[in-house]
Amino acid sequence: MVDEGARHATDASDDTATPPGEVMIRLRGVRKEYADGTVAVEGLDLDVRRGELVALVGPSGCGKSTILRMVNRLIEPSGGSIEVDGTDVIHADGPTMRRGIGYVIQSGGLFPHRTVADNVATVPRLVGWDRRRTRERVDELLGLVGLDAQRHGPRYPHELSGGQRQRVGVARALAVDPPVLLMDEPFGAVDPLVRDRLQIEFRRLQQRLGTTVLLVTHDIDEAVRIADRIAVLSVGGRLEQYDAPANVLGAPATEFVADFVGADRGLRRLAVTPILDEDLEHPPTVQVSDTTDHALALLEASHLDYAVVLDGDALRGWVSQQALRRGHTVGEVRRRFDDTVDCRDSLKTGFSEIVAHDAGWLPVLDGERYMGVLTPDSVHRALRRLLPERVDGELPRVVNLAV
Ligand SMILES: Nc1ncnc2c1ncn2[C@@H]1O[C@H](COP(=O)(O)OP(=O)(O)OP(=O)(O)O)[C@@H](O)[C@H]1O
Repeated sequence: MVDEGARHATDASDDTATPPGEVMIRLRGVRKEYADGTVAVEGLDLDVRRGELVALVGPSGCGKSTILRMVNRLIEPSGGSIEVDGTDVIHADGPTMRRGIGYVIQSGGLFPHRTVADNVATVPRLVGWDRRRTRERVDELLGLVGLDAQRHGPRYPHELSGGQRQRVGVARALAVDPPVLLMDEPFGAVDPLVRDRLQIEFRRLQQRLGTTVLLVTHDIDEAVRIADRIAVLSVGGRLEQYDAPANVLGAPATEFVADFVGADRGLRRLAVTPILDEDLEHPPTVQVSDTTDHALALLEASHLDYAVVLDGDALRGWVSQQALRRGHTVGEVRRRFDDTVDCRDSLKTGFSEIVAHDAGWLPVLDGERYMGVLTPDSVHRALRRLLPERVDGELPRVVNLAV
């Protein structure tokens, strides 16, 4: 049997295993030894495809920032090769190359004595855009990141909230539409609620613009939420696993990865597990115009106490056996659900709704159309779907990888 973990971990160096898609950032045998002899990165191979968002995660000091900064040569590699969009970064002119690669750091890294508009205009001016084109672009970018050019443009960074500064940092990095964006803990300095929203907004923007993003984060949940692939690194920039979030959580390639993603990785996986038709349960359904006698007969035949009430295929509520004894038509005695779940939501969202409403079940809708109900049991089933094969009822094994 192919060792899944080994395949993922060697993904970048084994051409036959590299998933399809044009490579935008290619690292081969990259090494960084600092002047004091610290080897921060030793022989790293990594590919990032065009339009992909890749998160570098790992414990403090494992070389994440060093790797990121070597890509735009804020740090000079000691060995190996780095290509961005087919250009050899190591031999390119540093300042020119950096203008084509956006860079966002924690808390935005804005110039404090320049207005928001001037901050965003930095690179367009550097590359010689005229005033009008620059202004139009600044207005457009501020709008893109959810700020108002009239209101926020003339302010100074200290007159903004942390989340707003972060947005300006993203706008500034996107100013000349760079094909590649490097982000070092970009959402680290904002509070958790704002962070969640910024992450989702940023992910949408990145997908819309098709920007290739390499992002460093301490926060495994952030990586799981927004990355296409996660590179888990251990000390020395060693690539322990490089794979989609669901696989990193569901099938850690090494014990190091299993430890790093945490004992609660099962819960984390909820966030990246979609709700599928096959996960849903299908209690009896009755139409809102049915008689209560008809509905009671149905429930008695199915030995269940509740039925879902529909009008055609649109959800109209639910009825209990007890309630059905009190009316003539289902419509008179039905009750509404406290909430519904959208079939495009993650299992985490669905499960949170169940917990928040202290409900044993919630209906799942595709637009208006009723699809079935989600229960704690169905959440459990869906999670098991992602687990690697079990051997004789044992817990899934963690593959030990000696690289
Ligand atoms: N200028 C430097 N001189 C010497 N050693 C350095 C220098 N910069 C970083 N290092 C060392 O290189 C290693 C990797 O550092 P790096 O900042 O890349 O890690 P990181 O994974 O980004 O850490 P963190 O998550 O804490 O930011 C660490 O051991 C660090 O102490």
